[in-house]
Amino acid sequence: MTTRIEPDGSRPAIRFDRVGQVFNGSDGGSVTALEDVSFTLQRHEFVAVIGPSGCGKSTLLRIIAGLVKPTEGQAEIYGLPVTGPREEVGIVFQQPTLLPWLNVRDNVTFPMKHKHGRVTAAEKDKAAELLNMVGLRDFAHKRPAELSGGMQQRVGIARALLHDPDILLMDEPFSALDALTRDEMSFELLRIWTERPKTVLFITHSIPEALLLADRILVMSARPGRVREIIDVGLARPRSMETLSEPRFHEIANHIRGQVFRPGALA
Ligand SMILES: Nc1ncnc2c1ncn2[C@@H]1O[C@H](COP(=O)(O)OP(=O)(O)OP(=O)(O)O)[C@@H](O)[C@H]1O
Repeated sequence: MTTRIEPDGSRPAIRFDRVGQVFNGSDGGSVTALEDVSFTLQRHEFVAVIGPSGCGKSTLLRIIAGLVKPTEGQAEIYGLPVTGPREEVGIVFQQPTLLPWLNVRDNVTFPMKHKHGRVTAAEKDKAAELLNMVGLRDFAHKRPAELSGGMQQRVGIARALLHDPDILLMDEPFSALDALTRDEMSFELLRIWTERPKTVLFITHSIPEALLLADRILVMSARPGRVREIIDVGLARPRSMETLSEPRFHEIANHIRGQVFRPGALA
């Protein structure tokens, strides 16, 4: 983990500069997952990435997380090349992967324990505050198995926020949840993002979810993933259930659907 950079607002929070990624498979073949991907996220911008299965969305996120080194081009955070996991980044995956033997609060503080060998009183207080914020105040001493899927994902979000990252990477964080919980979690995330602004890169397969949450939507082509279009959502904030019935919401949703579902359109 590298030293934390103080964002100065003059550089983009995230920049992909002609990023390409070729994976060598175990069968001796190779897969071009990403090709010539360039785009930037300004500080505290919320960008959703949408595209067909296998187009390299998770790879993009893993590159900016410092978990995968691109084979072409470069990823940057505040103008510095990403060479490994960074302090200012928090990650939420599709599955919260909680440790079943630890209670909820200890799961939230676990990364600190893992990193420093101990958890400070201030970190425990912060964990309690975050659990309160995600609606789990009364569940701090429960085990993960006693929580619903949505509640477990809230624990994952609290855990990602513990070190107060300026950048939040979210890889289909709500896709394992039922539709109602998913909507609820989207509004919850918007509330958190409004309370504690962050730069968010959010990967999803859901067009309505992308529209409800994002400032801009990056639409990717089928593999090899390229930037097909970047859409300015332009829907007023704060967003609510009413947003879902705005004409512009349907207009953009239909536009993206037309691209994603037209046979061969994303190739
Ligand atoms: N570590 C790896 N080794 C080899 N191939 C990989 C590796 N990671 C990803 N790939 C391949 O790269 C391509 C892009 O995968 P990725 O998971 O980024 O796509 P995705 O758009 O997130 O897919 P989905 O929407 O289905 O989650 C796929 O063909 C995948 O098989």
